[in-house]
Amino acid sequence: MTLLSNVSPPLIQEALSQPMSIVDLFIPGFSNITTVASQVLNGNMTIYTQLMCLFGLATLLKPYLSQLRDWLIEDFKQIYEGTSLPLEASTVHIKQSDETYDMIQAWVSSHKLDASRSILAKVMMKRKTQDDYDAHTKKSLRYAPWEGAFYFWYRLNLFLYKATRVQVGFYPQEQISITCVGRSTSILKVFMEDCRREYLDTLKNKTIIYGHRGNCWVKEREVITRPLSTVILDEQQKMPLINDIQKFLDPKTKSRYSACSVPYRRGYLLFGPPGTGKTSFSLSIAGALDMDIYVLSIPSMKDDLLKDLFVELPRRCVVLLEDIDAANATRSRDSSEEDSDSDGDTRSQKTGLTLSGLLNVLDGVSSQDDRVLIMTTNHPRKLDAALTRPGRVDKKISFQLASRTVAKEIYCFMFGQAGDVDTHPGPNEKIKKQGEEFAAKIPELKFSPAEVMAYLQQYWDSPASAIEHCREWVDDLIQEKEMNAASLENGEPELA
Ligand SMILES: Nc1ncnc2c1ncn2[C@@H]1O[C@H](COP(=O)(O)OP(=O)(O)OP(=O)(O)O)[C@@H](O)[C@H]1O
Repeated sequence: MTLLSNVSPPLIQEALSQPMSIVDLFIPGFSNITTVASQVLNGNMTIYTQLMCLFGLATLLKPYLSQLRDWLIEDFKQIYEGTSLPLEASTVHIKQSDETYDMIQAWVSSHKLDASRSILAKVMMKRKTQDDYDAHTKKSLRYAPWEGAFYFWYRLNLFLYKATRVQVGFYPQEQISITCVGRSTSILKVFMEDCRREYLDTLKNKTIIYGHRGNCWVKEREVITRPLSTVILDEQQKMPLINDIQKFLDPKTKSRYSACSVPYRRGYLLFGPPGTGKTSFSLSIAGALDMDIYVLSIPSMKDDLLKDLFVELPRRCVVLLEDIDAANATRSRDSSEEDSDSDGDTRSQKTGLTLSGLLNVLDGVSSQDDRVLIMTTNHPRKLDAALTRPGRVDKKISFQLASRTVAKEIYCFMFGQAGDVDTHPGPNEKIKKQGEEFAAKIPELKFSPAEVMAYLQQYWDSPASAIEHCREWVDDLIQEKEMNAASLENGEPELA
């Protein structure tokens, strides 16, 4: 109506002010239609008539126009697929196993999902990132483009998004291609750069954890970067380690390594009982260095698999080899007789990973690019000396069961934080005093920090009760440990 009155009010009023006939009661607008028709026939059209004609024409042609659009898209697809080549096209291909896949998916989901006619709906079973989880909606849904093709505009360029599924080894993988008309790939590169930037923005303060599926690395989780201050360790152990890693990554150090023809790699061994913070500390280190972490569990490795995975590692990352002692290959060669089974098989024959396979990977060309290697073990004595010699392991850090000082720190950490651990001023005097009281009831170097934390978590709302019930908990836990030790001596299986 606003448009009409702006165009030519008197003419429109003229058209609208036609007397209403009785037929209008049964066919609303009949008089107006006849007026328009007579004006068209007489060749004497008002603006109102012209607009009516245009509108009618557009309605009439709409199905043909969308048909034409579909034909154009089909043509574009054929150009891309190489079945007809009237125009040149450029394409960027993205594999699902590469992180560019996540970049594209994130960009398309946030910008152009409506263009996709084939979408994958998922209930967010796993919390992939901590902040995209909607705690208030049960089984909230996420959508992502899925197979098929669609087109979209990017900076005035028509792009074709195409997703196909291919079989890679045992696993089906999706591959995406983005095509644009023209010989130059520069606009595609600009697009990829845009995706990368947006993706990195979403990853600020997050650490990405990679695991493997077959011989491919896959992103398993994004976690909020855990500040180093949240891993409670003796400061005299913590700081030298961080400084050592930072010094290693300094470009000056790198040029020194190369000047002296020394392979540019650094290895750390974190050892200690379960639940003392080895894995947590490795994750914090990766976060502090702004690197992704690639985690491998040694018991499930084989020589070839480990080699393939190391070849696929990116530059600048933390590699975490967990439970390095669990590979029988890492046992001292002197103990091989001890490991023989009654049927004559040695354990190293049973597992796929051999000591030489492991050492080859650690020494190989693929492990020399700005990589920080962290190995963890609960049993450092089981490790072969060849594995822990300088050059393979440059620093060994012992993680211990909780001393009284650590128990106090854990208490203060858990009850003295309200909100952000970085900005919160820390525990007040009352909490510090309670922490001392609590620590005095904890036996020195008997419980792991994980055990102490699990106990304290029950008392988030009443720190004083944690002290009150402490003695009882200590007695029960000591008794449980003694029973476990006795069962182990009798050859019974350990509790999971
Ligand atoms: N020193 C510590 N400071 C803070 N939290 C700790 C510490 N030790 C353990 N925890 C907590 O206990 C849990 C288990 O810790 P983590 O997995 O890092 O131990 P671990 O030494 O790697 O154990 P394992 O040898 O069994 O792999 C985590 O939730 C972690 O937050």
